[in-house]
Amino acid sequence: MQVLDLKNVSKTYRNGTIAVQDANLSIREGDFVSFVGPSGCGKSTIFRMASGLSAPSAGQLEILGGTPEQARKSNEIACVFQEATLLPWVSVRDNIALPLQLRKESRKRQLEEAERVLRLVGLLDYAKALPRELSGGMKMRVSIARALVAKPRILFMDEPFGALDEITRQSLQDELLAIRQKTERMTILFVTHNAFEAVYLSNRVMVMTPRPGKIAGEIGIDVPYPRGERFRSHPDFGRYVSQVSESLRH
Ligand SMILES: Nc1ncnc2c1ncn2[C@@H]1O[C@H](COP(=O)(O)OP(=O)(O)OP(=O)(O)O)[C@@H](O)[C@H]1O
Repeated sequence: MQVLDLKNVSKTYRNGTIAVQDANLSIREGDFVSFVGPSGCGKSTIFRMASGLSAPSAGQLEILGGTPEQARKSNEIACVFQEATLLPWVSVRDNIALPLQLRKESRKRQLEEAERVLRLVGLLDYAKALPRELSGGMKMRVSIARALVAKPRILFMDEPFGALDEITRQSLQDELLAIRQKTERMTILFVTHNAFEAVYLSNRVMVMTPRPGKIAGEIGIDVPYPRGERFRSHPDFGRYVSQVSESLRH
């Protein structure tokens, strides 16, 4: 089943900047798709349009058979950004329960669901902690848990691990893949500058051209999940990374 479809989608900002031009893209349920490209090529703009935060200037964009606004209202999509954006005065558990609180779910359900996702990201012991008591990697896990709490069908992740050190980053990549294994058929769209990260995580890597961004090519990572250290050190991994880096240069 197709979950996201872009046909000749373009975005020109009010100041005249053409951020995206004629993007065509079709994403199937369960895909893990990474977008890589030079800074300013319009990766975030594509995400903002697909998640209903900004309207395309031209073209057609369909998500889960409807508009991004509909998908957003029915909590079928969720976003994670580079900044964890947690409420500083609220416990980890209540930060995570926030989307359910806004939907006026019962307190019982809020707590049950928060506990479910806290377990998923391995932070059950920190349920009552405040964000300032957490490391950068833990804050990002909370942010991921908050995105997962309403069981979205599509998860948008815009450079979520960009601000983390390499070791934390790799362990969060493994955790994300483990979560994906447990979260049936969730589709993940992921922006990164890092070819290693894109290859490790995705089954499809979209390479974008410099601004105005177009999708220049797609590289399929034909390696089954679950993936782990064996894949990171396998010659195929290096070959895929070179292929992605090479297409970024053209
Ligand atoms: N609200 C806006 N108004 C005007 N121009 C904008 C706006 N948002 C983004 N742009 C411009 O559109 C282009 C694409 O921006 P976008 O943030 O989508 O790129 P990106 O590929 O995500 O960049 P980066 O990798 O640096 O995060 C850039 O030139 C940027 O300056």
